[in-house]
Amino acid sequence: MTRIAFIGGGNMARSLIGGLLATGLAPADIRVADPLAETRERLGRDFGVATWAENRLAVADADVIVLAVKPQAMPKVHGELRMALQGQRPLLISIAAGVRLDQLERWLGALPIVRCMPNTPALIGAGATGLCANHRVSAAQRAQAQHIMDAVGLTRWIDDEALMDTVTALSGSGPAYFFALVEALEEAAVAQGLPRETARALAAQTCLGAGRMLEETGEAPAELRRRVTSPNGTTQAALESFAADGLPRMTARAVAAATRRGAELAAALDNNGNPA
Ligand SMILES: NC(=O)C1=CN([C@@H]2O[C@H](COP(=O)(O)OP(=O)(O)OC[C@H]3O[C@@H](n4cnc5c(N)ncnc54)[C@H](O)[C@@H]3O)[C@@H](O)[C@H]2O)C=CC1
Ligand SMILES: O=C(O)[C@@H]1CCC=N1
Repeated sequence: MTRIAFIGGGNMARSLIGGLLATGLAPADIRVADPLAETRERLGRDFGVATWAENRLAVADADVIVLAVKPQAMPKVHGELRMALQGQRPLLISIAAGVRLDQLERWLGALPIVRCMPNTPALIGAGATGLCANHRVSAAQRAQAQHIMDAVGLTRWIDDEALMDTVTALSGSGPAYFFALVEALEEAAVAQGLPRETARALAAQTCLGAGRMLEETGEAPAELRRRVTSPNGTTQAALESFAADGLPRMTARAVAAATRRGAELAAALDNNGNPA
């Protein structure tokens, strides 16, 4: 059985842990290190996993280590882990936005490392993860990383690591874009007089329905959109308004901003692992 240690037990670790347990992984095979007592207590209570305040204790017998801390916390973490991992050769999985494989190798040593970009719907088995491996990762370890991420949703290998920041901007951050759209739809309907609960329920279910149609029909989004859009009907009026306000350009700019931010987060750490 694979023992997985999480370094950092925040939002994304919770989503992955919840998703992995739902697929049948035993709580005894998951350990988590987090400096915050409240975070550790919640993880223990909600998932029954063992927790530690110190990273070195959580990784002691781990086969796989998931680095789930903010990029800015990396300098502290890699210092602790480099010592703790002497003589150990676990598979490292980093989910930190922006942080590159060459940086991780420089800080942690010549280890097999898979850089992943999951997203929070992993919690309900509906995650989307991009994966990218360094050359030290064996075929078996590649399969191991994929197995972990497959357990919580869809996976895609990304051969060109430079595109991992694009994946981050697309699917890593993406759930927030859809939540923001649901929020905006809810507000618009409330402003027209619909009760808030009704507006939220209808907006959320519409988001779910659209997502499921994309998945279950396999049709292109443009075709599904066309089928909703009666000539000169209500949808056409809304889509023309979106187009006039520059939705594609706005979206491209937002994705570019997120992509740039990923590179900035990494660049800020380039000073031997310390923030520049
Ligand atoms: N939240 C999201 O939707 C996604 C986040 N990510 C990445 O996952 C990583 C974690 O993000 P979140 O879970 O959102 O952040 P978070 O802030 O919720 O969790 C980070 C956790 O790390 C802990 N921590 C801080 N210093 C530590 C240390 N020295 N040792 C061990 N634990 C430490 C914090 O107490 C906190 O619980 C980030 O690198 C982010 O880029 C990736 C994909 C999606
Ligand atoms: O906002 C962030 O930086 C992280 C990475 C992707 C989603 N959340």
